[in-house]
Amino acid sequence: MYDLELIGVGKTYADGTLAVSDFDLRVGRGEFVAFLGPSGCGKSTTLRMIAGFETISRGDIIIKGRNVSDVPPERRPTSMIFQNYALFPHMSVADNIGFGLDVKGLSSAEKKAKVGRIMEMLDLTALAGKKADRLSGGQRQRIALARGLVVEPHILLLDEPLGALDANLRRVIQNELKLLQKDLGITFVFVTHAQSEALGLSDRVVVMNRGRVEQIGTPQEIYGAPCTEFVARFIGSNALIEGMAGGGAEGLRLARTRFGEMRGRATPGLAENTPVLVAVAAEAMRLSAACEAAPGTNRLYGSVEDRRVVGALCRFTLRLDASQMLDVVVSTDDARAMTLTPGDAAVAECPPERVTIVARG
Ligand SMILES: Nc1ncnc2c1ncn2[C@@H]1O[C@H](COP(=O)(O)OP(=O)(O)OP(=O)(O)O)[C@@H](O)[C@H]1O
Repeated sequence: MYDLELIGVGKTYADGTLAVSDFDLRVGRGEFVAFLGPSGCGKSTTLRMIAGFETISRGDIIIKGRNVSDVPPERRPTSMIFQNYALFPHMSVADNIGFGLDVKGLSSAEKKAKVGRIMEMLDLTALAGKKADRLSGGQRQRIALARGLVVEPHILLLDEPLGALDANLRRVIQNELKLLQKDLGITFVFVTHAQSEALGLSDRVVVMNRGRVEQIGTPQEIYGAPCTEFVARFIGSNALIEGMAGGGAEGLRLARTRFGEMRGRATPGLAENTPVLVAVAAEAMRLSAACEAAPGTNRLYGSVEDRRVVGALCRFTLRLDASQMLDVVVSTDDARAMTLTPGDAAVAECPPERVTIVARG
């Protein structure tokens, strides 16, 4: 049985805004799923519909086999954590955490025990009596998390919970979140517009665009094998080259580009002679000096424009022509053995299994 099923879910707001259409998703127990997409694509609306804070206009939401489409939020086995944490500033940490238990009719001893346990788990015990408005962003984030978890939800829904934190703290809390989720085995559904967060944290990513699902896949699939132009552009770490679809079997297809032929995996059903984008992952290419051009499939010639070391990686930028640049990332160790410097002629070779051809538009 799935933990969460969304079947043809759609939302049209009272003012006629079509926020979500035909959303289909099945989430297994203990999965960590991220909704990723630009602002306004319907991520929060979908999350709120799962929580029950928003009515659904079409379709069904099923949690553990039970249709909850018409069940109010407090009777769903879900907890939601909001981007601004929604803490009560003048309440103590312990009272903030216990707030969700008040509606559950527990005795004060039971409530105290549950709050104590969760504070210990999230390293908040020392802050129990402090007022929420006297705390750092990271501490408030942890309290919001504790408040969501204390009610022992079946599914935890997180709406950009790390949005308000600085980059360092974000990384720390991302790690904590991942460990906690593994530990508890709770299903997490997470909304973000940050690619790195979605790809780094989740088991599966749902990429959304204008209220629709563009692609659902593991981070590797989304990153390495985008299915649509939108996903290829949104993920952003691929070099994108325009071309026309050529022949080939369904698996590996050719694309004709102004830099030569490229062979790669194509989305099924791609018609010949239609405009395509060829996406190549920046770290998948092999870079070498090009004494003389020996054109061939999946060989991109250019001149080195820039070479920069970023931590353990070295990023080369090649200029293929006046309007096309190509980023190639190699390990700093490999780069050390390369004599390539700006102005040198170079060739980037792309293994076909790391090249993706998607239809344009
Ligand atoms: N209460 C509302 N009434 C009318 N339209 C709304 C309402 N709430 C959201 N919308 C619209 O629905 C669409 C989806 O909004 P939603 O907040 O779900 O997007 P999002 O992907 O979560 O964006 P963000 O990342 O900015 O939070 C947007 O066009 C938004 O303007």
